Order: sequence, then structure tokens, then C-alpha cells
Amino acid sequence: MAMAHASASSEATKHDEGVVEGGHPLLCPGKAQERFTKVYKFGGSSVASAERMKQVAKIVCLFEEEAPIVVLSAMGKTTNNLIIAGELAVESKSSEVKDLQPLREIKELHERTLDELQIDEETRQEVMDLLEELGQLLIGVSLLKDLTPRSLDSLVSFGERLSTRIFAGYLRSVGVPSVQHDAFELGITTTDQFTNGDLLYKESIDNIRKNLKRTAKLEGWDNLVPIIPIVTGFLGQGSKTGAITTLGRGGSDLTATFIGLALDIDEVVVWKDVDGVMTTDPRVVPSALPIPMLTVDEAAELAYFGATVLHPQSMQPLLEKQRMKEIETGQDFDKEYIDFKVRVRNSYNTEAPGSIICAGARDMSDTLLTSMVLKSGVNMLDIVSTRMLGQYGFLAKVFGVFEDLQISVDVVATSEVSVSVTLDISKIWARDLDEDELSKLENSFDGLATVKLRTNRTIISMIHNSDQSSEVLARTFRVLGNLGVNAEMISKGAFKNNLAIIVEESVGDRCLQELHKEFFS
Ligand SMILES: Nc1ncnc2c1ncn2[C@@H]1O[C@H](COP(=O)(O)OP(=O)(O)O)[C@@H](O)[C@H]1O
Ligand SMILES: N[C@@H](CC(=O)OP(=O)(O)O)C(=O)O
Repeated sequence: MAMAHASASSEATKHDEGVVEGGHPLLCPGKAQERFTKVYKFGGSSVASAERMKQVAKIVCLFEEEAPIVVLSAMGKTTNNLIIAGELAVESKSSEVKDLQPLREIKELHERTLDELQIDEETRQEVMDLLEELGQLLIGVSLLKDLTPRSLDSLVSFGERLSTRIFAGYLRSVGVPSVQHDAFELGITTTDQFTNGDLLYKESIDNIRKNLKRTAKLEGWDNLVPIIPIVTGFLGQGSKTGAITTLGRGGSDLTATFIGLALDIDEVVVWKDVDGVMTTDPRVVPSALPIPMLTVDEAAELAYFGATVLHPQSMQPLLEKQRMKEIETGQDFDKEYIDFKVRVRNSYNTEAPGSIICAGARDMSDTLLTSMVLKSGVNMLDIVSTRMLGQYGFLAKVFGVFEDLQISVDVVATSEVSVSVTLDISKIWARDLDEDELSKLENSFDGLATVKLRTNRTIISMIHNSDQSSEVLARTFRVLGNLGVNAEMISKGAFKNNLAIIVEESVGDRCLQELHKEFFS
């Protein structure tokens, strides 16, 4: 936990009923609540600058009756900058590290934010110390000429450690009692799989319950006061090594839903820069519409297939809650509403109701298609058996190769003697396999199959009502036919709500735009 000092305490004690920022009244939210009532998660886009942090503080105070725990990501593009800085440090002399462009950008952004938010001296010093430590770590990377997954996790952790300290300092300075927490200090524990740790539920839930306190004694406030905890998203602590781990890119959403589960909170609000989960990526189709309600399955599917709006695993705690409830009551909650939901809202447009995601089923009678997702930069392999017909065990051998090489596959289409697959698109660090790895993969099929690798493919995923698949298929292929686009692979499981179509990357956006017109105009 960072020092829980109340910086502008003179102001705060003057206004212990609420606070005043530039004459604008802000209330300390959820004062009367004995327990936390919400989790709010703000992503990088919502805390990208001092201005944005002020807006986030207003949102935290806007819903006065709610007592939220706040989970924050790193400011803006800080995580990307940290990764690039690490990669550059490996190739740089240690004396050059301090001048690396991404490091300079990180420093400038955080120092500017400290100034613009007029953060108190003590918090400022903590932030400056962290920036110094970051520089030292990069020098270490440069000296060792090595950036291991373990050091990469320590490196990227600075993003969230910096943003949460600044934001908690700002809240205190405007009179909102607030305490910063590093997830790894709180006891959010993961496997030691660096860059992609899995949460250890039992341990982490116990620790969160023990360590996340509703009240604290802060300097500048007379008594124990209800506080707003500000928790680093994305980070954890490896159970064996004790080192900092991360939950995979975009993992702050998962931190938020997990804390919601641990504290039995009924709503986790994920604040984004869009009006909710949209019918498709608004960057490709500006006329995309918010979806009022989705099931966990729908949300998980669209996250997994590339919609960056939510982390693919962030829905897991909702399913876990459903499972716990079923064990507790002996009832089947498959078709019933569970009192634990995620709401995606727009921090730039607080009037918009957002999208609600909950476990269990929803009435699909009026729904043909929920949303469409585009995932570009996909590698596809066509694998054809060298022996024709009747070769039992062919698929087992093919998947044995993937197992040996530890490569996951996503979309699969098979016949008896051939199989086409796309390689794992959810690779959390978005690292494409390099040339060497791809040729090693091709060579691994020698004697078993001929292999053709096709790069630069796009997967279009149509998340739809599986009871109406035929109509979705017919209309989708009519649109593609009219565009003269050839689907190179199609996959549609019998019970699944996803129709996946692989096309050449160059036509992906155009297909999505026309398909959106067809289904949502
Ligand atoms: N189906 C979708 N619905 C909403 N946003 C989407 C969708 N697909 C892609 N996006 C993109 O996801 C972005 C939000 O995700 P992200 O930038 O990771 O948020 P944050 O950093 O705030 O957590 C949006 O700005 C939008 O462009
Ligand atoms: N900062 C981390 C974790 C995260 O969740 O970020 P965001 O909420 O901005 O997607 C990342 O960029 O991956």
C-alpha cells in the first residue's frame, strides 16, 4: 500500500462533508455505505492525461450513493511505451538508455500530469522515485542484453503503479479520502507464468477480503474515514517466485471483475471511450451501435476473437459466481439472472446507459446477430495428408505437432485427409510467430502432410443466435458474393454462437462494413 497521506489535508478538513475543487462541489461518494457497492475500472484511454483524470474523479464522485473500488490501467499508451523501451534497451548501451524516446515520453507524461494536477509533495516524490527505479531497471536490461518475460512483467508494472499513485493523490487533494494499492501487495496471486499469469482464485479471494478495507485512518482526517481504494489493474504476484506478474494485455478488466467476485459486489462498471460493447469495432464502422445486453458467452466470444473492448478472460469471474451459486443453492442458474454483472460505459459520455453483460441466458427471440469482430494479421495453415483416404489418426498426429511446439490453434476446419487451422489469435502479447518459428512449424509436418502457410488473413466472427444460423449464413454469403470475396475457410460449431470466416486481410474492412449494413442498417 502506498503512503496513505492526505495531501491537501488543510482543504480536506475544511470540507469534511464534501469537497470543493475550484468552487465546484464534489462529494465524497458512498459515505454512508458500510461495504463497497461497485467496482469501477478505468482503462488507459480514460486516464490518458491530467484532464482525463479530473473527469474520472468527477465520475467517481458523480454517483454519490455508490462506494466504489477503483481499478486503473496505465495512462494512455504507457504499457506499449514500456515494452518498446525494454526492447530498445536490449540493443542500446547503458549510457543511451535515459535518452530512449519511449522512456522520455513516459517521464514527460507523468511529470506533466503531476504538475497539472498539483499533486502533493509526498506523492510526487513517490512517483519520481518510481520513474527513477524504472530508468535503473532499463539500464539493467541494457547491461544484461536480455529481456526475460519475468523482467518484462516488472517493467510494464510501472505503468499501473504510476497512474494509481497519481490518481489517488489527486483524489485526496480534492478532499476524497483515498488509498493506493499495488495488486501484488494486496495478495492478488497468480501462477508464475510471466506475461500471462492465471489468477489463483482461493488465495487471491481470501487476501482481497482481508486486505481491501472500507475505512482507514488518513493523515488530515480526524477519524477512521470511508475510503476509495485505487488498485493497480493487470498486475499480480507469482505464487512461487513472489515476483510481479501480469494477467495478459488488457488484463485490468479481469482484475476488476475478479475483485467484484471476491467482495460479492453486484456490478462492475468498466469505463471505456465508447458507449458500450458495440455491434462492431467503431473504428472500422463508425455507425456501429451499442448493444444493450449480452450474455457472458457472447462477450467472451467477441473478446476472444479480437474485440479489444474487453479482456477475453474477464468474464471468467461471472461464470465462477454462477458456479458458486449453483453449489450453494443446488439450483441450475443456466437460464436465470445472476446478481453479478458487468456494465461497459463511456467515461466521455456518462449519459449513455452502456451495455450489460451477465451470466445465464437471455431472451434471444428478437436477436439474429449480436455483433461482428474482425481480427487481422492472422496466420493460416492448410495441412493435407501425404496419404489419401482412410488414414486414421491423421488429426491426432497433426495436433500432436502443435502440442510439441506449444502452439495453440483457434479456428479449425477438417476433412478426413486435410485440416485448415488459424494459429492462436489471442496471443496476449500479440507477438506474431517469427519466420524461423513458422518454417520450423512447416518442417514439423515432414512425412506426415504437405503444408501451405497463408499469412495476412483476417477472421470475421459473426456472434449470432445459433437457432437462426441458416439465415445468418445465407445473408452473410450473399454479401460476400456481391463483393466478389472468396471465403477461404469457414467454421461453425453445432452449438456455438460464432460463425468464423477467413478472408484475405486486404478485403476485411470492406466486408465488415457491408455485413454491418446488411444486418444492422
Ligand atoms: N465491439 C466493440 N465494441 C466496443 N469497442 C470496440 C469493439 N471492438 C473494438 N473496440 C475498440 O475497443 C476500444 C476500447 O478498448 P481499449 O482501448 O482497450 O479500452 P481501455 O484502454 O479504455 O480499456 C474502443 O475504443 C474501440 O475502438
Ligand atoms: N495497461 C495494460 C492493462 C490494461 O488493461 O490496459 P487497458 O485497460 O488500457 O486495456 C495494457 O495496456 O495491456
